Amino acid sequence: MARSLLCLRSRSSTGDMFYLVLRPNESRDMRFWPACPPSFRTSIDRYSTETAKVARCLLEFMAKHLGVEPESLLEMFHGQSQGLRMNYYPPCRQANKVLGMSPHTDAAGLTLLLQVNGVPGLQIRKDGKWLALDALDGAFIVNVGDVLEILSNGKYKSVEHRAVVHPNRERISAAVFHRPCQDALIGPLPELVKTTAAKRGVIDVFSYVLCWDW
Ligand SMILES: O=C(O)CCC(=O)C(=O)O
Ligand SMILES: [Fe+2]
Repeated sequence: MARSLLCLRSRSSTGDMFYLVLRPNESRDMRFWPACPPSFRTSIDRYSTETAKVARCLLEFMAKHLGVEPESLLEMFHGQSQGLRMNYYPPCRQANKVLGMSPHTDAAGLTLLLQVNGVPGLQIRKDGKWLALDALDGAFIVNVGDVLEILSNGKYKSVEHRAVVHPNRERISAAVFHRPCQDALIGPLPELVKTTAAKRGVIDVFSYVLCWDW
């Protein structure tokens, strides 16, 4: 089911995308990992390791904030399934007439997004309006995805977002998606629904996989 690489151009958006499965390591299909430039594979491997650490740390903080045992959240992400999508948006003189990426939420748990070349373009929908996010130098943008919204029983909201393009500068972004393990059952964490009603029922990851981010 897991695909190791996809190169796509979506009909509703103007960008190109390139997708690699990063983790678990045995899911990597190195045939699709570019060997040029020679540093690519090592750099992506290191990037994968470091982003997995950051995601684990964030999940731990989130669990504490939710008032649940960190292990109960972390075990859903056991194996640290991770994928990387690199997005390339060419400049467009009529930038206000097109979208780089259509509005969507990320299906995964947690996304670490880097606006790689410092050109902003990400927008989130808040109170029905699109808000632009600045590309802070060296900072990740962290998106909560649908799975985390379900696990947290709606306390963390999966954010609707889109990407716009620049009239004369190309834009590159890289999104690392952190997903639950493939045999996980996704539903509100039991500790969160002892006294509060569950907002969503339990579903298995394969029912969910159809709308995942690749
Ligand atoms: O390019 C961006 O800023 C958004 C990318 C994104 O939302 C995605 O890859 O899911
Ligand atoms: Fe996204």
